[in-house]
Amino acid sequence: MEHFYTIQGEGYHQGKAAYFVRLGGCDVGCTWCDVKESWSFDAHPHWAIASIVEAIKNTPAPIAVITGGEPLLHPLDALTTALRENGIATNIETSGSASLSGAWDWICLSPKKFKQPLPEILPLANELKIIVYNKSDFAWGEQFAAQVAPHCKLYLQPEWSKAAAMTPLIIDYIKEHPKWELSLQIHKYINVP
Ligand SMILES: C[S@@+](CC[C@H](N)C(=O)[O-])C[C@H]1O[C@@H](n2cnc3c(N)ncnc32)[C@H](O)[C@@H]1O
Ligand SMILES: Nc1nc2[nH]cc(C(=O)O)c2c(=O)[nH]1
Ligand code: SF4
Ligand SMILES: [Mg+2]
Repeated sequence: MEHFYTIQGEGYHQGKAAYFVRLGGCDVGCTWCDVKESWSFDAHPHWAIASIVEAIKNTPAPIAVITGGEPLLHPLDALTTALRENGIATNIETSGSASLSGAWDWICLSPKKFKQPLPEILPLANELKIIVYNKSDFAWGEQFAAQVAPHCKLYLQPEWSKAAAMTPLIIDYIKEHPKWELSLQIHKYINVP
């Protein structure tokens, strides 16, 4: 759909320079999705993998973040192989709702109620990022925290339109359950892509 060089705004790698590759197509249908224009499978331009890698190599970006849409709806082995051959780290943002392909240096799993993650991705996640839209999402997120690996980082991120109401609840929850950390979408506060 689009590719752009920016800083990672969310989660463990927040604040680091990263080149984003946003793949078109999603069948999950989150009511609050902040990139609904990505959902269509056929409304977006196509790029050859080599041209994407070339665009990234024209920057000093050390990390590529593959996102979407739901990136796992595409076969990702060829793309991640090409990135690694060029010394670029491979990070993915996924709901985990389609089967895993690609070789990943970092998997950010953000499960969704609208189409739940496949069980096999849970132990592979490096980071679990729960979007908090209402207060029932804390208990809902704990079921996934119980299934990830011990080293997996745990984040609570307010849904953007509910951030004013949910952030104080998240802060209280983290103070009670300090295995969790706060993730804010900093790119939206500093107006970068
Ligand atoms: C647009 S999604 C694309 C990748 C994948 N489909 C997924 O949902 O993980 C990228 C990240 O943005 C988060 N996100 C989407 N809409 C959001 C919103 N309104 N507020 C906070 N986070 C949001 C998702 O949970 C996910 O972690
Ligand atoms: N700066 C920035 N950081 C992000 N982290 C995850 C994003 C995504 O849409 O996957 C995103 C995004 O869209 N922009
Ligand atoms: S899974 Fe990701 S891209 Fe798809 S609707 Fe949900 S937040 Fe948007
Ligand atoms: Mg985004």
